[in-house]
Amino acid sequence: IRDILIARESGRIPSPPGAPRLPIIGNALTIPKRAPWEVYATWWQKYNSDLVGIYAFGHLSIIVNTRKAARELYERRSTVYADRPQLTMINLMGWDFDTSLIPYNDEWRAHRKIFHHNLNTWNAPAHHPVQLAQTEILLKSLYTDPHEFENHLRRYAASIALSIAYGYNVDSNTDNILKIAEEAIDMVSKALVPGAMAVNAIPALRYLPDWFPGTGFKQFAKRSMDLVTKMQDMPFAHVKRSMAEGTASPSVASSEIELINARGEGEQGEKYLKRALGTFFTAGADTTFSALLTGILALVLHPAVQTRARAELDQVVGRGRLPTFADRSLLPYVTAICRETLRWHIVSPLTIPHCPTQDDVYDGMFIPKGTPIMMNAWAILHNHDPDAFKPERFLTEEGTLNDDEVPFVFGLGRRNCAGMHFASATLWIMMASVLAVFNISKARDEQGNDIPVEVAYTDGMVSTSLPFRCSIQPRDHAAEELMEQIGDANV
Ligand code: HEM
Repeated sequence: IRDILIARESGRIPSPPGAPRLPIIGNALTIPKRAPWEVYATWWQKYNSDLVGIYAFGHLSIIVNTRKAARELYERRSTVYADRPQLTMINLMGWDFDTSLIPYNDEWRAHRKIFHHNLNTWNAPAHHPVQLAQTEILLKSLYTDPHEFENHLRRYAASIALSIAYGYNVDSNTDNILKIAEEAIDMVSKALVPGAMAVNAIPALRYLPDWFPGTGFKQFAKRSMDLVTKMQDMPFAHVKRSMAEGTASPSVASSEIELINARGEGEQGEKYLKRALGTFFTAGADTTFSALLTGILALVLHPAVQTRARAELDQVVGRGRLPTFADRSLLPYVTAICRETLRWHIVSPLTIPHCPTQDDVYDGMFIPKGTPIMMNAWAILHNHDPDAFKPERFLTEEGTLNDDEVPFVFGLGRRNCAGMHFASATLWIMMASVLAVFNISKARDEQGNDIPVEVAYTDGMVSTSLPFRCSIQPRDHAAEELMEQIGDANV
């Protein structure tokens, strides 16, 4: 407390070090656009500091580059670091419903209760039947139309999120609700790129009249608001309608609505529920898709990993059926592949910014209240032979799983990922099932030469592999027979 008082009154405690800055604009012109997490990791060594600072137009943001600092700030001081910075554009675009963006307040607590109630370690298995059914649809789609694997994986991740939340079945990649939600997410990703929207740095711009030059952001925000409202209202209304008709499929929405009615929580309860349910898709679909695609990319590039996984699967599951969650504890190598997938390319390398609710000091550096703080999970998990894909990192010498569950990938502290057990289960069942029946290899050109596969990713808050080509073929006749047995009613 003494340090903080001194810092506030005298400004003598320094801020975290960082790259040289220009007057007024600070580092605005030099904020890295390509893989910023890799650049910030080099600053950690260059400035020999757990925290590094970036200034743009007088605003400080801090990057946490070490596990020691991440654990201290996000976990030991978790009550202080559980807030989120509030960007003007988020509110104008209607995204102030999203659990991962709202402040640390009563509404956030109500959302987290809903997530906890439905997706914690004990309750997540209740959704296994949906995950298994969707996995069968995925396998059949990969079997019949392997070239479209990226689209199949996208639809799989989205379908799982929407079926769990609303019992809603996505029947194609052109599904109306899916299209609305994807456009809404695309718009918010653009608005969140640092420096993309001047109104985030100068909130007063929102009061300029619509005709004023440079206020295109207002039209952009209105379109987003419209999409975001539909994205939440349409599936929620569908659940309420089908509950009234007695035709509702089991879902988080229907069971929580019953609880709200039983507890008499009325309109307020429904409002919070509707907004939390919207987050099932916004936080769960793109992130899961990114991890699934990385899993396939890793398999294409590492045939020896596939061979070892198949030996394990054949021994435990045999060739007459598909893997189920009951096999999970007996398949440590497959689980290690999933953990290495999450580590090898981190879905959200800089995670989502937190901010402190009061002034603070860490290791002699001053952190003003409200400063956006990003944990560089990429730097934390990319220390030893970082680019190699080695599932063995997660195994003991005896071949059992070690204690390392890559927690940084899902964030830390009170705002950590509310769907992590569920997401890990989806990744696991997809990888186990695909490995059990398919050979994944490089695609060939017309001359029969392997088409090279490049490891290249997008740079946003959710970082996803750029498109690549590969061949997905049934392993053998036994695998083909299994594929033929899968019903194609939903494909
Ligand atoms: C592989 C898939 C996923 C990854 C890598 C991932 C990662 C993350 C990360 C890094 C955060 C920010 C944590 C922090 O600020 O400290 C987060 C937040 C969150 N995630 Fe996930 N996530 C995944 C899937 C899911 C799924 C499937 C759901 C739900 C259906 C979900 C729900 C949430 C929610 C609600 C938050 C906001 C938590 C809060 O602010 O209180 N995530 N996730």
